[in-house]
Amino acid sequence: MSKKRTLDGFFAPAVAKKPKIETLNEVSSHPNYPFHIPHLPAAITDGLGFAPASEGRAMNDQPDLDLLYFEPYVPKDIHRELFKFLRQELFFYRVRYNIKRGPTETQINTPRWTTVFGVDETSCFGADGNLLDSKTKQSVARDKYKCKPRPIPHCLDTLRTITEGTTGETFNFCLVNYYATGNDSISYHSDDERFLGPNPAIASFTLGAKRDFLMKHKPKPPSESDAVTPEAKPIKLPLASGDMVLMRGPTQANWLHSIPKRKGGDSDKGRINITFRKAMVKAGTENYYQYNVGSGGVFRWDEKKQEMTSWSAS
Ligand SMILES: O=C(O)CCC(=O)C(=O)O
Ligand SMILES: [Fe+2]
Repeated sequence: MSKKRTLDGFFAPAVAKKPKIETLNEVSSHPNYPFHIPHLPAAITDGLGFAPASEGRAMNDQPDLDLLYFEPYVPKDIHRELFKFLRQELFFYRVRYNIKRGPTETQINTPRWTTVFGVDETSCFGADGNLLDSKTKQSVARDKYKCKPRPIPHCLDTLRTITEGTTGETFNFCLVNYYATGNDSISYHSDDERFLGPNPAIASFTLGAKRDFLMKHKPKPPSESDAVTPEAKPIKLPLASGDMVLMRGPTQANWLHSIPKRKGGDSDKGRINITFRKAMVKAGTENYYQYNVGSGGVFRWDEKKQEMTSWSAS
């Protein structure tokens, strides 16, 4: 409805426009982003200045286990806002891929929403967003990657920098999972790919709904089992919003982890998981984009419908 212009309105002072400076540089953009990603609101950035909100607790009392568990890492007064911001502003994918077991090909539907940012150590992003060779700082060959790497947006890079400061590790990849309901999950696996190098450190954040994080030692071949070494006990961490688990040392080589399906509880309110990792070679970049972006469509959170909905540029 158009408002009638009154004389009062005509003489009233114009509504003050926000100074330009505030809106400058407030989004992260890249040709390989489907849409811009805003920077964090000041209140969240300020709150992250108090992270980690608690000291990390070392969990290394079991064979081959080296965890540092922050309960929480993200301060209490901002973890909810950070969850809502990331769910709203990031683009997500529901990846499908085929695996071949012998002669039969099976389609796998990844049972959660995923997205990924970053590039392995052999490349870096120039100021204009182009990929450069890390050593020579020259543009990489156009066909170096089959996938389309994109930089970690400012909002996640802020968290990455703080995490690097706390852990003494460095990261070049950020993977994000969104578990919309208790039906979304990740099955037992270890992040022990060769492209991460030996003894990789992975910082893993929880925002939103509480979910159980299960760990179990990889089965030992009978030749390595003996009567003297105690058996490793399975672990259950009920990860809550703001928590961070740093997995490092021999953990990935020897332990499996999972987020199993759950009925009831808060699971249906949605949980975001963010992992920071460091991929050493090109194969890591190809792998992460293949399994976290894939070749399907882009999805975005719809606040009205309270679900991920298909997004297209228009
Ligand atoms: O959601 C989680 O806490 C775990 C995610 C995970 O293990 C992975 O993305 O590799
Ligand atoms: Fe994992």
